[in-house]
Amino acid sequence: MSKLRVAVLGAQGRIGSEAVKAVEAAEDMELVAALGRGDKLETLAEAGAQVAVELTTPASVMENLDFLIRHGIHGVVGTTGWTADRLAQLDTWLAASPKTGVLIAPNFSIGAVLTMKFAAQAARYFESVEVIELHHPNKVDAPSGTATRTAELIAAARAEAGLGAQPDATSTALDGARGADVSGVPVHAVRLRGLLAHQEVLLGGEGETLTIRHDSLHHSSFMPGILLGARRVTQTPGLTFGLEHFLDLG
Ligand SMILES: NC(=O)C1=CN([C@@H]2O[C@H](COP(=O)(O)OP(=O)(O)OC[C@H]3O[C@@H](n4cnc5c(N)ncnc54)[C@H](OP(=O)(O)O)[C@@H]3O)[C@@H](O)[C@H]2O)C=CC1
Ligand SMILES: O=C(O)C1=N[C@H](C(=O)O)C[C@H](O)C1
Repeated sequence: MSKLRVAVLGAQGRIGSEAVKAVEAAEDMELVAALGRGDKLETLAEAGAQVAVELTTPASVMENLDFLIRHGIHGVVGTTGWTADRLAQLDTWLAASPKTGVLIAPNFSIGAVLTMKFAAQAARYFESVEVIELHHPNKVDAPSGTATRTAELIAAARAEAGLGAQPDATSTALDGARGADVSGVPVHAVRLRGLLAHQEVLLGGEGETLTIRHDSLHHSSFMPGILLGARRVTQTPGLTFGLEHFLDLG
């Protein structure tokens, strides 16, 4: 059987360099290009890439995806910075290239995907909920894509359950003391040397709390999800948001 021809964008980065090794080690894949900043995107077409793993920066990802979609190259995207406007733009591009698939995964690790699922399941039963994400200090964005997605899923679950705004009597003069408001859910971002990628979801009800915590201790935690995404995206045209759509989570 012929191997899947995979490229990595952001190949010298923290996660991109790990993805290069994972693709090289996968028996059913061939690494056909490994691009860094300044490298020509045309290389991807010349190398016959079928899938490109996009792990660059929020500032670069749209230009890269525009090229990929126009050339019918499937995308597996871990880069953060997704807004409704950006997703709508992707839908427009994909409509003009209906066989092409793009997976955007706020987090490729199974534990983080399950954290999001469990948090959304639990949200309807608790009056209060806050998200704390903790990362290495070189991370370019805050809050993390995972925390933003977690808060959005929690907010949707609360709305579906008919829960209103959270109780919060705080009156503070200090900006930021209550974190960022993501769809009504406070999200706090910690940046600390020694950490990699971690998240806690704190839920509180009368007389009890529930904490859901996930820790990515090494970038290898993201690799099975990236490889799964590369295999599945070729059979999934259009935009898929979240690795959970490629997993059987019951
Ligand atoms: N979804 C997930 O599971 C995960 C997502 N991420 C996300 O992935 C992204 C990258 O994270 P991380 O690896 O830590 O960041 P890094 O800064 O270590 O890596 C990004 C790399 O992309 C390069 N780059 C920038 N623009 C381009 C371009 N146009 N073409 C090719 N390469 C480019 C950068 O080059 P230069 O240094 O010259 O700028 C750098 O080498 C972030 O958005 C992060 O949040 C990270 C981990 C897991
Ligand atoms: O930059 C990182 O490191 C990570 N970015 C993603 C995010 O913003 O959620 C995924 C994971 O948290 C690691």
